[in-house]
Amino acid sequence: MYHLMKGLYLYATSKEEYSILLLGLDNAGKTTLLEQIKAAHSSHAHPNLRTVPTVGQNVSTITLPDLYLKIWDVGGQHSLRGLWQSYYASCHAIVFVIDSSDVGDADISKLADRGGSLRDDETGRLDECRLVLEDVLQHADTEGVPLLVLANKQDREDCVEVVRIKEGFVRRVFEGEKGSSLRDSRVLPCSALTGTGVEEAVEWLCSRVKWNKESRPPVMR
Ligand SMILES: Nc1nc2c(ncn2[C@@H]2O[C@H](COP(=O)(O)OP(=O)(O)OP(=O)(O)O)[C@@H](O)[C@H]2O)c(=O)[nH]1
Ligand SMILES: [Mg+2]
Repeated sequence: MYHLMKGLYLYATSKEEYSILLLGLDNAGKTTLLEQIKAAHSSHAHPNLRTVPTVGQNVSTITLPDLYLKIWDVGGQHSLRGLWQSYYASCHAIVFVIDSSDVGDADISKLADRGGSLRDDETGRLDECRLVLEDVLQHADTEGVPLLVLANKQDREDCVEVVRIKEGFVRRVFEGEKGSSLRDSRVLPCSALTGTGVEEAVEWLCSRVKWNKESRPPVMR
């Protein structure tokens, strides 16, 4: 009887858990974003916005009414990007965070003749960002995984608007041969620093991981 009751209790109280992977170049704002999400979903209302470059990973689980989101924030520095692929097979969605103030005018068609991915005063880290996103999309373990591109740092005066990141960058990467696999995707503006747009991002992620759960089933907790 005890075991039956315990089983019923666990069944009634368990929830689906989905893993979200935060990716993007170093300094894009991934850890700041994680802090904002954590603060919005816990009783400690103040996010810790004094981040340091991530070496390794930060992980937090947030509790929503109908599911848990386990959010993995990994270091974006060049030397750490090789570790990302070990998270791909078990994630349910990827958030690719972009520093909207460091991608020039976000038009990758202008990069065509430059060759190489050197930083340039006009284009910022746009080419580096493109190569890194293409690499993520091309990996077999990310196939079909919903992708949210966040145009972060929208609070900065020198940022490019989300529509330009969408048209000049994301759409072109998706149309290119290295980005053309089928997946659910969205581009949203946000400021991880002020928290603007963060809740919309979480809502989109929740709806998409549930939508995709036949392909990537959740873990029951
Ligand atoms: N103005 C502004 N600054 C931001 C925003 N998000 C992050 N930053 C700043 O950008 C810097 C880097 O933020 P992090 O969150 O540490 O960046 P990261 O992507 O985790 O970097 P790595 O851990 O090295 O991969 C910090 O100084 C943040 O305060 C934003 O939305 N607006
Ligand atoms: Mg970080």
